[in-house]
Amino acid sequence: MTAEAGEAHRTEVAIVEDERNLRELYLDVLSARGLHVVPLESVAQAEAYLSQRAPDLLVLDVKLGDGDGLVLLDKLRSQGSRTPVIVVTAFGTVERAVQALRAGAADFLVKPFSNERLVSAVAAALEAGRRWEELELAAPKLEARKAPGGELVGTEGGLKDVAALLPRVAASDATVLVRGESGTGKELVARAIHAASPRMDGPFVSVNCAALPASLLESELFGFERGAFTGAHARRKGLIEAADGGTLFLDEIGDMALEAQSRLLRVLQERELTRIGGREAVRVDLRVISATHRDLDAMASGGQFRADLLYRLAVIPIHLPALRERAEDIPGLIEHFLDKHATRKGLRVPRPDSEVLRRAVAYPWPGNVRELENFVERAVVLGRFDGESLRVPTKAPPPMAAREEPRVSEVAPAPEEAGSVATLREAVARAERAAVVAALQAARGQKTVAARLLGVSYKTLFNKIHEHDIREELHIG
Ligand SMILES: Nc1ncnc2c1ncn2[C@@H]1O[C@H](COP(=O)(O)OP(=O)(O)OP(=O)(O)O)[C@@H](O)[C@H]1O
Repeated sequence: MTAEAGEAHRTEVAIVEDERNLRELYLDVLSARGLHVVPLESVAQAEAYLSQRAPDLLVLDVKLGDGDGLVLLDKLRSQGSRTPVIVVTAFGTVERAVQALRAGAADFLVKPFSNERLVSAVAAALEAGRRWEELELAAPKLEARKAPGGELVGTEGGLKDVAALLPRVAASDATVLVRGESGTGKELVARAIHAASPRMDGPFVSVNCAALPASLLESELFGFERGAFTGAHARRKGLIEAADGGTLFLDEIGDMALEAQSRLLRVLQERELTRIGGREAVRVDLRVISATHRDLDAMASGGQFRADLLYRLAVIPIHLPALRERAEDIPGLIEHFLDKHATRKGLRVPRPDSEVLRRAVAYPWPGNVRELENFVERAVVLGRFDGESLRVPTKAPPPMAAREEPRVSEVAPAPEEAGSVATLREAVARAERAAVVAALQAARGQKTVAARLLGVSYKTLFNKIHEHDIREELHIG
């Protein structure tokens, strides 16, 4: 094999660092790990090099003699480069690091850092980059996420047809019926339609028809006049009037009682309503979007839902496929939720673990996107810091009656601790304790929240706190 052929198979890491000592140190450390390292000392050099080559990884200092590393990163991303980038910042500029992550950096290192940190960050970024490519699961481009529908992920994948409809639907004032299993994003789509519609500056009023008993739902929706029923001490406008000028979103419309259905039909037909106990007609100007996971056609045939109302509600029907029917969207969704929840909690945005990705794509997600989001949120909270990279727990999403050794790997001891584990029982106890402490800290001591994060009941959490003798001061992060 020629020297050149050998080079071609080596992983190439470019380092942009203007301080010579550091550049040489990184070069030595990474070369010793078998990487082909290209040292660069300025933005100009980096640009010249990047115009010719696409390295497997770029380690980029922020403050360079002839410019700003983040500007270079921005430029790379806007040119569509997917090269993973680790940003290096000086101590005290963590805000810039956050900026870097938002600009698309895979990771960041705050100076000074140890050689081990450098190596583990480089290894993790390379691994993540490779896996994404290997699995052909590259996350959708940032712009795609910002496409019509704002936060809607999958508009270039499984929601392509829906996304193509959205602009036209939004521009019209027609009623829309969004169908799909629970958690498929029906409310998000409704909000997207509203946000892109001429009514965008008006209110978006969301009502869950399944959440209230029939009589209460009716008075909430239509309002009431003073004395309409016991307790109606004063006239109150309903939510339909509150949506005047905007959009009324009726979630779980299949759960609406027949009487309320008749009242709603009048709103759709005549654009007016009468408050409960009142006689005066109140005019309203609103668009109605409704959603259901039920088979309304069957309900209409069976007499549980008014056929004439269904006909009016479903002028534009939109069907949202279940997540298992659009597994190609899963990596993008995971990235999106990692971003959302890590940023919200002030954590570094982790890259998804390749094992999690593989399992996530294979898993059927009966609770759809909501279940996936809950999984990612928990992963963010329970993920461990390994050097500076947050590992997503390798818990397979919960299919899986048959998993036998689940939670050890979920919060497995960090490698440096592993050698000291004596028995499996001890390892499990240690991992369990760590998970409980992490959840309590993340929940700022609120046990109900911590229990939810851990996926256990309040009582189980309470027992675990005692069993592991977790002291009160640990509850507060
Ligand atoms: N395509 C998507 N991109 C980004 N986030 C999504 C997407 N679909 C759903 N979500 C998120 O998943 C969660 C559940 O979505 P949503 O509440 O819209 O579902 P739903 O179908 O209305 O559920 P339900 O029928 O139970 O009311 C929300 O947090 C939503 O933001």
